[in-house]
Amino acid sequence: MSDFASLLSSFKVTAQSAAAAPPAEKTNEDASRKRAAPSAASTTLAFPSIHIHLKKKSFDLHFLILGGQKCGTTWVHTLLQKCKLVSLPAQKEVHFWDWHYKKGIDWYIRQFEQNSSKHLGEITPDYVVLPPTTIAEIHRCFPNLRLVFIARDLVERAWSAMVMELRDQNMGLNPGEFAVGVIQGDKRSAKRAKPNVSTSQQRRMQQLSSPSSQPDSYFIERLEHETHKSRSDYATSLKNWYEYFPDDAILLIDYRDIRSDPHGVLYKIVTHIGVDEDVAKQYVDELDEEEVQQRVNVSTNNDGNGKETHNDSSVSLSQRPLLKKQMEKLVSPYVMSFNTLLRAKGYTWSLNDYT
Ligand SMILES: Nc1ncnc2c1ncn2[C@@H]1O[C@H](COP(=O)(O)OS(=O)(=O)O)[C@@H](OP(=O)(O)O)[C@H]1O
Repeated sequence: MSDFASLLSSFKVTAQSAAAAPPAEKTNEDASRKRAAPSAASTTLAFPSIHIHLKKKSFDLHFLILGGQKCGTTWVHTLLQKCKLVSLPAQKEVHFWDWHYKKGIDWYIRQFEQNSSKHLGEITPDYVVLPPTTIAEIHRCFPNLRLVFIARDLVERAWSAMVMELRDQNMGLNPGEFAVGVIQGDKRSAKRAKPNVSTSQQRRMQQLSSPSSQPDSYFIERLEHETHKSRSDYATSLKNWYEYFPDDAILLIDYRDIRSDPHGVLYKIVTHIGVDEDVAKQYVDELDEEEVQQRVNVSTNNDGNGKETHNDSSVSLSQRPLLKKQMEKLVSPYVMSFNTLLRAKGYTWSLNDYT
């Protein structure tokens, strides 16, 4: 057992016996398994179809933001909440279609505030890797669904995700929960972020969860794991969605535009999900400029222009050029297949090609 794993398991014992610990729906072990588990190949619906039950309800879902993981989806969630014609669950990442499906459609409906004049939807960045069986069921339930996917440079994305993985293990967070400050006023996360471990244990875990404490081989092994392979392979995942939904139902966004044209990104998203163009224009015009420019859910201090401006040198990938090169080689086939898909769908932008 590695240093990190043994410290983590001692943390689990402490956390489980802590009377004050919030009722965890999943154990931390479940959490890391869940982070690692869903992939297009391995996740299938183990429960009966729900579209039959849905017929008896007056519930329609208008949009899903499918991801990608670490592609600015929390920023989108924060700002979409400010659009008067959009209704999102207060908590980002409902994870109904992957983790909570067995809770049934009534549970899902309860996550939304019913309002017939608004466009109802949710953002769960892992949905993009849902298997075809689940996508087929989503289509049976909501054939007119509008879908959005944000794509980011695959090395940046993977690094961001791996830094998050290390941090989450350190904080003992369950999947779908957030580090303090990601979503303001999220008391549940605030509680979870103070695990009942001694200060020295915490310091040791902090050290081990710092990227600088891990050798290059750790990150390469993670990147070769199904978790990251499936999340890097945008084209394969998206093709599953294109099998069921028409091209014009799926909007692909370039993550770099969040920096260069944030208003444009939000305008594109809200009009795509059905908000009237005049209302959309008014919405983006009235947004608070500071909030629009704000980076949220930051795990590395990437300035968004390809340059990393790290205060904490421990998280900088630019300081590990060999690792960066190896990562570029590993993601290169996925970049090529995604760029091919973009061209086929008529987009004029592409991801940075490492070949
Ligand atoms: N405004 C703005 N401009 C550019 N980039 C931004 C912005 N807001 C958030 N981010 C970056 O998005 C990364 C987090 O993405 P997500 O919120 O989708 O992550 S998650 O999958 O929900 O955990 C995370 O990237 P890293 O810092 O590289 O980890 C955030 O910094």
